[in-house]
Parts: sequence; structure tokens; C-alpha cells
Amino acid sequence: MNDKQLVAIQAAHQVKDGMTVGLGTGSTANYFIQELARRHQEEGLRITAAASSVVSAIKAQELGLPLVAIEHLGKLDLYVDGADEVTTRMTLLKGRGYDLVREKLLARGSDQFIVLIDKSKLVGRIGEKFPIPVEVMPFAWQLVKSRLQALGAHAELRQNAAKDGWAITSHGSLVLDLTFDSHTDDETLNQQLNDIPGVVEHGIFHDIATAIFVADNGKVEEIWKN
Ligand SMILES: O=C(CO)[C@H](O)[C@H](O)COP(=O)(O)O
Repeated sequence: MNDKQLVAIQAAHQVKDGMTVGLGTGSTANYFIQELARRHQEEGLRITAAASSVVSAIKAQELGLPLVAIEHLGKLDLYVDGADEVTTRMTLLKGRGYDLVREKLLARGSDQFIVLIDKSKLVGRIGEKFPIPVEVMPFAWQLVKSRLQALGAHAELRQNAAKDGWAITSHGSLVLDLTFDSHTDDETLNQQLNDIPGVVEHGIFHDIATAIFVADNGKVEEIWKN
């Protein structure tokens, strides 16, 4: 069993009968979906699931999990997802797979948000290893880019996988990937990005996670928010 699978199985133990559970997106979230489906089938665990992406919805449906559309949800009990970076203050970077709008919506709308990572994803500051994705309304991208440059960011419009056009998110937005020459405070940057008109959402998840489950060579450490 690999570390992603291990941490996903441990998180699936947090799911109790009758819960409404948000399903994240990515390879770690896929293992969580698999384990949840196993518990649903073999242990009779009753849950309702809401997916953060079309990919996760299809996977959950194929495995027989009962799904509810996000528009029918007032709140969730638990959201479980991976992340690209996590700081010691439990701030996350997410959304390299473009689905950060639904991911943040479900994470914010949930009583608990458990984040699943391996140790390689622990960082000193957000943006240390990956650019920070910012989803923008297509007609706003140039004005948003200027605002981001004024904050000291290099902002590159993300290309699609074939590199013959721009990446378009599930919501029809463009993505600007941000890098900085000098250190930027995560909390300040989070607020600055929240305040720019034309930004649909961005990849900094600040003060949302309830717990981080960190896998390290076959062991899992659970870090719960105080
Ligand atoms: O934020 C995400 C998708 O938008 C993923 O959770 C993140 O990229 C981690 O992916 P993986 O579990 O495959 O390492």
C-alpha cells in the first residue's frame, strides 16, 4: 500500500453513518473515494456524497456511492481532499487540476475539512514549489493581471495540456499562475487576491482546514487544529 492510499484509508475511518461527505479531486482523493465506496458496500455505511469535480463524480458514481448535486446542499459534515502544499499554519495551496472553485466551496461549507498529503508537500510558505493558481473571468484577465503585477507577482496565463491554447476551467474561466521573486506573507496575499474584482477564486486555502493527515513512509500523523 502506498502513502496516498494509507492516508486516504485513515481519513475514511472519520466518516460516520448518515454523514454528507464532500469528495475532493486528485489521486489521493481517488483513494478516499475508493475506501468510502468499499465501506458503503461491505459495511453498509450510509452516506451522501458531493463531488468537487466531474472526474470525482464519475468515479463515485461508478463505485456506487449515492451522490447529491452541490446546488441541493446547505452544508456538509466532512470534506476530504488532497493539496499541493501545506504550511505549518495549515494554509494550503490547491487547484493545479483547475477545480478549485468547487473545492473551496465544499471545504468552506463543511463542518470539518481533512487534508491528505505526504510529507513532501509540507512547505515553509505557499508558492514555494508551485505557482499559485488564480481563476479569472475571461474578459477580466488583463485587468486582473495588471493588479497582480502591482502586487509584485509574475502572472502567466496557463496553457492547455496540448499547449495550443489556454486552459479553460470547468466554469469557463482562465487561469493565471503566479510566482513571486520575494517572499509574500500567505495571509496578506490571500486577502489581496480575495479583494481583486474579476478573480473567481484562487488556490490559497487559508484558515479552512480542520486537520492535516500527513503520510510518511508507511505512517500517518494527524495534525488537528486547536
Ligand atoms: O488541489 C487538487 C486538485 O485541484 C489536488 O488535491 C492536489 O493537486 C493534490 O493532488 P494529488 O492528490 O493527486 O497529489
